[in-house]
Amino acid sequence: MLVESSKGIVGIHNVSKCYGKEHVLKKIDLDIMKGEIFGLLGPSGAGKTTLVKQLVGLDLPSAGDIFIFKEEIPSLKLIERIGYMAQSDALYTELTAKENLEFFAALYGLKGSKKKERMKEVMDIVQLTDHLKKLVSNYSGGMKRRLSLAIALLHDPELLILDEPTVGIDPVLRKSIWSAFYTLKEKGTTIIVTTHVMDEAEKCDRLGMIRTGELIAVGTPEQLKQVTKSSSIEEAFLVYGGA
Ligand SMILES: Nc1ncnc2c1ncn2[C@@H]1O[C@H](COP(=O)(O)OP(=O)(O)OP(=O)(O)O)[C@@H](O)[C@H]1O
Repeated sequence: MLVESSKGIVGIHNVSKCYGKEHVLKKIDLDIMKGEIFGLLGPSGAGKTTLVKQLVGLDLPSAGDIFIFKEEIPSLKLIERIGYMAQSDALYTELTAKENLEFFAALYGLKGSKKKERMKEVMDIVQLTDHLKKLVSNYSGGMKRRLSLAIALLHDPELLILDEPTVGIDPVLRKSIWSAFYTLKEKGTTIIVTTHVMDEAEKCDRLGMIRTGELIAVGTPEQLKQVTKSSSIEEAFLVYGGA
């Protein structure tokens, strides 16, 4: 099904999710624009993962609908246009990193020199080029996160959806990964990133604050601080949360 939407490339309309009696998402309305880095910020259990899983069609809303590139989700048509990094790594641990990349490259139809080029580019971004031939079972937790990120970037998707991409990654590499995000943004890639880390939230163009399934505020980090007269995003979050 197609709809016209001039506002954003991701349209989340009145989305709710219930597990039994638990309301995990409550009437979420949100538009995300092309080329922005949009952060979903909230404490553990707030509903961030549930929402991003719905964006990629891994979970379905109990009510409401989601459109991406004017296509209603879930849609297999979008598989090549979206890169997704889940919170738990989806890697073949009995294979090497290179073999994992080869597998996902085949899935996305990447071949020949283009495939080689992309594999090198993404492994450079996550600084794993020297560990291509290592079995993933011998990777550390942080290395697995980095490989998962490389895989999400592999087919150069227009929209990247990253669930806590830098958890377990040291500050130096985290900084370089964020600079890669800015480079991608400059060439028009849209990035949705979940986080509960405040300094990371500051790096986003806009933030959506989620608490117990409710989208309690949306705006640029500056706007959210100004409106609440806060000196930090953490403080702004507490104000919006009613503290
Ligand atoms: N399959 C499921 N069945 C029942 N409850 C679920 C299921 N998946 C998620 N939940 C519940 O939904 C709520 C939101 O979980 P979710 O994983 O979306 O939070 P989160 O904000 O991503 O947290 P975290 O930062 O810890 O990953 C939690 O209370 C969780 O227990």
